[in-house]
Amino acid sequence: MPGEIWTQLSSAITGLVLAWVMFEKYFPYQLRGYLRKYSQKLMGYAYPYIQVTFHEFTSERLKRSEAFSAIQNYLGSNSTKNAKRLKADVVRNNEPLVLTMDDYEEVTDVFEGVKVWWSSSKTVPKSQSISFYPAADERRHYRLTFHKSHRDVITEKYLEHVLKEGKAIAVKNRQRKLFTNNPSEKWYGWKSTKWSHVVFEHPATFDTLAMETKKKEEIKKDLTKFSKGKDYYAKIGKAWKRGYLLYGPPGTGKSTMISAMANFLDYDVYDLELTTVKDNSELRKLLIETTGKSIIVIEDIDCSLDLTGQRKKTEKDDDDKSDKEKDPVSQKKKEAEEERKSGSKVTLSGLLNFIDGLWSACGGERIIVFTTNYVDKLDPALIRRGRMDKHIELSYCCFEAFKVLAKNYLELESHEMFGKIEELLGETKMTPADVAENLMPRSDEEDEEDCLNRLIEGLETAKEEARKKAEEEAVSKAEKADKEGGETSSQAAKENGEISAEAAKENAGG
Ligand SMILES: Nc1ncnc2c1ncn2[C@@H]1O[C@H](COP(=O)(O)OP(=O)(O)OP(=O)(O)O)[C@@H](O)[C@H]1O
Ligand SMILES: [Mg+2]
Repeated sequence: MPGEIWTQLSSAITGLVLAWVMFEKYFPYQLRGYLRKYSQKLMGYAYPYIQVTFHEFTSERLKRSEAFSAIQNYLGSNSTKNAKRLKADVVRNNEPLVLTMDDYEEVTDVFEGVKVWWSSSKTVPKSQSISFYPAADERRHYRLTFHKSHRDVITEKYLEHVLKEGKAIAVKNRQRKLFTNNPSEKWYGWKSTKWSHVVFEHPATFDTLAMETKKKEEIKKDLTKFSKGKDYYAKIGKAWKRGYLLYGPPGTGKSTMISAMANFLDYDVYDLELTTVKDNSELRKLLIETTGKSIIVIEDIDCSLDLTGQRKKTEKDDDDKSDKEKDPVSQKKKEAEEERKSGSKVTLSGLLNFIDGLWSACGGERIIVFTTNYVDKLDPALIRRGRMDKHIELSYCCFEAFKVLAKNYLELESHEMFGKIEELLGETKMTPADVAENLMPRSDEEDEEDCLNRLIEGLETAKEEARKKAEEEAVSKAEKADKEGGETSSQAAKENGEISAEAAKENAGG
């Protein structure tokens, strides 16, 4: 409200209160109803302002309102010049200081010559019980006041301008985050405490990732297509999400690739630790809290979920498949009952539901990445196309991948020793992590040749070890075959003996 009319307003309010007391005391009951009705109408004519309120949380209390966040950004940048009382938000994890308009503060804004007033406020719900975390129950809101003669300009143009500007500021100030899920004992209130975050600052990019160029380009193309595919996904009626399965031995760059993906797309990362999620409903709650433009990662999926158990169940079920085909409903019930009895944590079906689109309702642009060392261990249902759209194998270091590492670690494009290394890499398996470890200078005295020599030594040792191992395996295989062969022949001899004894008996009898 404009400041200069405050004094007049307060005396008017005092007058009104006095009039109200007289009215309640002396006016006949029947007449009061009429008077109230008409006085409200009159107020409507007399009070020429319109107010719009924007609440922090949506009515389902689950999601933070996007409009509120955009307005907060917009007012944050405007009010630092304008408002007298500002609030500095908690600074942690190297985040820059964020100044926003303080609660119960008021600022003005002018748009196309029209003046509007913004105020911020909060309400604490009246609760019977005493909350341990009162701050978590507060509900904040912004209120916009403008003259009713400017209704069209404000509703049609100004609000759009505020939201657009607010979102642009968010993009500009965005510090990407790495979220990890908290165990549910630490969830309280209905504000977001399910995920903790730190600033995501992993330096990995596709340029630093050791991998064949062709494969890298293909992945980059796939990611770009996805991130620009909003209309496409809407057209084909699919949730805007994409699943990647990264598999390969330890140290081949699966986690590194996830960071490279996040840096490439400018997405946040949600590192979902499934072992701390109690059940499917907790999983759902966690998922609802994730925001768009994010990569949801479940590392080592084979260890996080008892998929082998699930598979056993499937195999067992296959035996009485006819029953299953007859009555799929009771089968489902049986499965649910088994899950319940086993006090199960997140189940395969819960996870599948989650991937398939329970969460598609809460907006799009999410990538889900699973990593595993043992792709064969996974349930085929989990990794079928449509769920995991793209399967990427990360494997042992090839020469092309080595060249990337040599450039990153030693700033070498080529060297006479590269030929030998290429030959050795063709003959033996070494993970990019091991190659990188050998290439990293261990002291200031070491030059690139020392590092390359160390790598060659390492490769030769690995080759020798692999040769020995193969030899040992061949010997033990031969021994096993011999043993089995011996057993078979002695078994055959025994059987033959029995037969000939019987024949002799028969002959003797005959
Ligand atoms: N392809 C690669 N390109 C560049 N660096 C790599 C690559 N693979 C591994 N590294 C290096 O090795 C380290 C370990 O790699 P990373 O953690 O990505 O392996 P991982 O495949 O996720 O292994 P795990 O299966 O054990 O989780 C990284 O810090 C990185 O420096
Ligand atoms: Mg990893």
